[in-house]
Amino acid sequence: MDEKVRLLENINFHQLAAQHPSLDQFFVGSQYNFDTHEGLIELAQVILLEYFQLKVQLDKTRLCPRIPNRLKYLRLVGSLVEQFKLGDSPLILDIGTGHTCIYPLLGSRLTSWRFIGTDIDERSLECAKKVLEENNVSSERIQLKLVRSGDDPFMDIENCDVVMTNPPFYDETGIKQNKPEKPVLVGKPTELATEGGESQFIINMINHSVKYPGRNTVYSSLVGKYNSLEPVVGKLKELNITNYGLSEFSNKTKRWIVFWTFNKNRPSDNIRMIKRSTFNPEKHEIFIPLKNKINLVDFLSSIQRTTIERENEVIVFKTKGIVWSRKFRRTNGTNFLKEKGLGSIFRITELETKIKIHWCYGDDRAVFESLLGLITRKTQQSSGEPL
Ligand SMILES: C[S@@+](CC[C@H](N)C(=O)[O-])C[C@H]1O[C@@H](n2cnc3c(N)ncnc32)[C@H](O)[C@@H]1O
Repeated sequence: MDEKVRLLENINFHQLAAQHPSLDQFFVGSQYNFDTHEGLIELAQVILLEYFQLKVQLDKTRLCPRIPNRLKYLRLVGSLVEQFKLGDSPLILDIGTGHTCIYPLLGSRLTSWRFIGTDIDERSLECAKKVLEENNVSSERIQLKLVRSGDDPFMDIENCDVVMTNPPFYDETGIKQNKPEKPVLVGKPTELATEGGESQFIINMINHSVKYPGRNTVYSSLVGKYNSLEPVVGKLKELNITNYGLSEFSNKTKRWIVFWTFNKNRPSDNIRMIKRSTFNPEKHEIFIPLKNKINLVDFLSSIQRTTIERENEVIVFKTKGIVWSRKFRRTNGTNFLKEKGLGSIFRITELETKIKIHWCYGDDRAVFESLLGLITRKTQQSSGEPL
């Protein structure tokens, strides 16, 4: 997927037009003109054909998908599938799949994932069905489903691994006040606007998702406005959902993706933090400066009722609670089984001047913070001193 993203970021429009003369009319001087809806539609169709061997006739009255952006979201879904360990053929639910079911369509060309695309617009789903038939995509790979606005989108979909959506952008007032954008955003009102805008759409998803805390599903949504992050992240915090992340990508305009889950895997921070934002979640990866050289393996092995394994350079440390605490010793371990199942898992790497600790599994941050404190204190002691 990375390679396709790179290809689309570096399109030579003159070369593309030489192979697809239908693009010629949209050049202004030597530059491709992205400011008309028709120009964007033609370009999207050509990109789908040239880079994905997909024949798609886009409806000129509907929203035109920007293929490079759609691909970047799919790439993030790929990282989520990998980091949350969701297997080789995960089931992806695309809410509001639109008239070409663009995410499932591209996904079916590039991955082995299965998709369910839902929409409230019957005509869009009919169009999407035709697109799938014309491109020989089997209904085993992509199912389409008509839903009603306001329904719980997750009710009947228990085994869904990742949820993705590009929600309608505006609220009821926003669409009316829509300043002339370049290009003018063309689409059916229900594609462009929703009650309360995109932030309310995502908040509704969050509210529905908390009904299923036992599922491993990773929920995600595209966010079109930075201002939407505040209410969305506010809702996640209000509901105590700590396993969330933000991702950012830009072409001409910036877009964000928010994701959250009740899955206990804790992905690395490089897919869950954006630059300089107060909306970022708390870190899963912390570096501790190495003041004194310590034998980390010996030290961690000496902690009773924990296990360590080596994976090349990485030490995998597992514990079912803060078993090294005074409180634990005093109470003789009565709170030992506080963390059920696998407990907490950390991947610890000794680097030249620091130790990297990645909390990669668990639901009790207190264990992570206590372990950080324990290792920090150990590295600050001169060798031989007791803890
Ligand atoms: C911004 S468009 C996205 C279309 C397509 N996924 C894309 O990225 O180009 C939003 C889509 O969500 C659909 N939609 C709006 N409310 C919905 C809801 N409650 N459930 C499912 N789909 C909805 C609209 O009909 C529209 O197709």
